[in-house]
Amino acid sequence: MSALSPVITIDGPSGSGKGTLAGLLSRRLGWNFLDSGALYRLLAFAASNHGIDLTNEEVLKMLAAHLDAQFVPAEGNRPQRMILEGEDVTEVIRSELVGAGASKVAALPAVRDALLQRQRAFREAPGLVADGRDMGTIVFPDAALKFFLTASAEERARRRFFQLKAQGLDVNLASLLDEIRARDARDTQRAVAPLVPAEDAIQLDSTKLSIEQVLERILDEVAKRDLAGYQGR
Ligand SMILES: Nc1ncnc2c1ncn2[C@@H]1O[C@H](COP(=O)(O)OP(=O)(O)OP(=O)(O)O)[C@@H](O)[C@H]1O
Ligand SMILES: Nc1ccn([C@H]2C[C@H](O)[C@@H](COP(=O)(O)O)O2)c(=O)n1
Repeated sequence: MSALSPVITIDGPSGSGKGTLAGLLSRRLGWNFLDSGALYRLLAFAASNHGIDLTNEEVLKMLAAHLDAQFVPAEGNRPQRMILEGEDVTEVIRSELVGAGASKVAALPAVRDALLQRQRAFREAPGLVADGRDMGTIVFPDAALKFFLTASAEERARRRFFQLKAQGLDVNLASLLDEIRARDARDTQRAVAPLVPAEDAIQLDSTKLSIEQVLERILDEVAKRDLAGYQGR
């Protein structure tokens, strides 16, 4: 039997920087990358397009099981792309509206079950960096290294504000803060796979750290372990 490829998980609330850091880390290591939140976003977006109510667990379960979605890995300077039913939806699924929808469908146990194996299938050689809410607790409990990334809600709203503004969107800081708080509450209080740090996760508060500083801390931890021969920066 061949050994399972190593996994590094980065979980945390919305806007904590886990997607950015997981992408940078996977490139640095030359490992595969799973943006698990994108799966829930794709599902919520597909459901809205097909007029499916975001509380209809039976129908959403079927849609999740047959979701026609592909992740095209990043190449050179081109970031990872998400293709849904043949269309590139990479940008459109990043809106706060789709994020809120994703958070709603993600609270349904049958939906989480339907997406579980799909997420585990990303575990391929030479290794996987996975980010989300339950990567270290449910999807990859045996991960070699687990991080739980946080930042204050105010800082996360500020980051999101500048991110969306840079995309030319008309945004309001107070509304973003409300949306982040509402999503935090839903993601942490749901009955299945709530957002909680795994017992063996390393917790990092990035409120006062730059992306480069957080990456340095993560790489220091990676270098302490024998992970695919990674020796350090
Ligand atoms: N430490 C940091 N300092 C400043 N900006 C940051 C930091 N980390 C991330 N950012 C910026 O914050 C924004 C949100 O980051 P990112 O999308 O990685 O968060 P996330 O946790 O994956 O959010 P979501 O769960 O909603 O997808 C991005 O514009 C990113 O560049
Ligand atoms: N492993 C995951 C990943 C995501 N979700 C849900 C909860 C989030 O609010 C929503 C969108 O995720 P994001 O793209 O913001 O990381 O999807 C989850 O429940 N479990």
